[in-house]
Amino acid sequence: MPAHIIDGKAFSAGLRARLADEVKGLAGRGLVPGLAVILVGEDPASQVYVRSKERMAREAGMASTTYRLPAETTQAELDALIGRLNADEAVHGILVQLPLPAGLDPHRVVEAIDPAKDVDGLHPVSVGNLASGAPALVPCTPKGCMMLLRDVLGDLTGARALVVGRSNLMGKPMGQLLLAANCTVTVAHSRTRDLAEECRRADILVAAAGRPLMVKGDWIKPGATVIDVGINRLPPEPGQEKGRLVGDVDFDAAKEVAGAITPVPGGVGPMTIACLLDNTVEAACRMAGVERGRDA
Ligand SMILES: Nc1nc2c(c(=O)[nH]1)N[C@@H](CN(C=O)c1ccc(C(=O)N[C@@H](CCC(=O)O)C(=O)O)cc1)CN2
Repeated sequence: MPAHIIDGKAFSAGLRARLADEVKGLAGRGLVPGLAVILVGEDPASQVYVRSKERMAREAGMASTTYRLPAETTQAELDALIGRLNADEAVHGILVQLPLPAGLDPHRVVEAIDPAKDVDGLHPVSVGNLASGAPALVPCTPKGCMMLLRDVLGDLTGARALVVGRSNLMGKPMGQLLLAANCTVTVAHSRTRDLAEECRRADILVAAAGRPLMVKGDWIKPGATVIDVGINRLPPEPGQEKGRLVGDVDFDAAKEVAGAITPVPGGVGPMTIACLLDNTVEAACRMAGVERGRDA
C-alpha cells in the first residue's frame, strides 16, 4: 500500500493559525512578540525565505523587522546591529539568515545574540540546554520534524531512528530531540560505512544530507516513517526555465515502501517558518514571565 503523505503545508498553516490566536491574546495583555531577521548579501533563496518570515510573522500579529545588509558588511558592523537588537525590549527574537557571505564567521555572529532571543536555537547556551535536557529554544527545522513525527506516530518510545546528516542547524539537534523522545538514535553522515544498510534498519529515517535523491526506495524499511529535509533544485530540463525541486529521498520509489513520508516541496520546509514563529512567542513569553497555553 502506498505511504501516507505527510502534509507539512497544512500542518504549518494550522500551527500558524493557533499562534495568531495566541498572539492576539498576548497583545491584549500588552505583549506583542517582536522578531528581527538579519539578511546579509543577496542569496536568492535566502531572500525568498526572509520575505516569507516577515510576511508570516505579520500575518500572525507579531511585530517583524527585516534588516537587509550588503554582502560587504563587516563583522564589527553586524556585531553592532546585533548588540542594538539585544538591548531593544520590543525585540524578543533575533535570527541571522544562513548561509552568510564569505568573510563573516557564523559562530561569532550566533554567539553575539542574547541567548534569551536566540529563536534559531544555535547559540552555545541553547545547544547546551537541549543536550542537557533543560528548557531550550530548539532549531526550527528539527522542531518541525518532531511535530510531524508526533502527529503521525504519537509516542516515539523505542523506535530505531536514523538521522542522515550532522549539521548544527538540523542533524545534530534532530538526534538530540529523537533521543529525548526515547528513540534509539544513530546519526549517519558522508563517511558512514554502508549507509543503505543503516537506513534499512530504521523505523524513523530523517534525511538531511543535502544530496538530491540520495536515499533509494530499496534503502527503506517497509512501513518506516520517512522525513525528507532536503531541498535541492535539479538542473532545468531542456525547455524549462527552472529545475525541479527534490528532496534527499527518491520520493516516487520510497512512497511505495514507507508507511508515511514527507514530500518536497510541501513537507518539512513550511514547518521551519511556523516553528520560528512558535519560538518567537516562546521567547517573548519567557522574557515577560507569561505562562503559555492560556490564550491559545
Ligand atoms: N538562520 C537560519 N537560516 C536558515 C534556516 C534556518 O532555520 N535558520 N533554514 C534554511 C532556510 N529556511 C529558513 O530559513 C527555509 C527553507 C525552506 C522553506 C520552505 O518552506 N520550503 C518550501 C519550498 C520553497 C521553494 O520553493 O524553494 C518547501 O519545502 O515546501 C522555508 C524556510 C536555511 N537557512
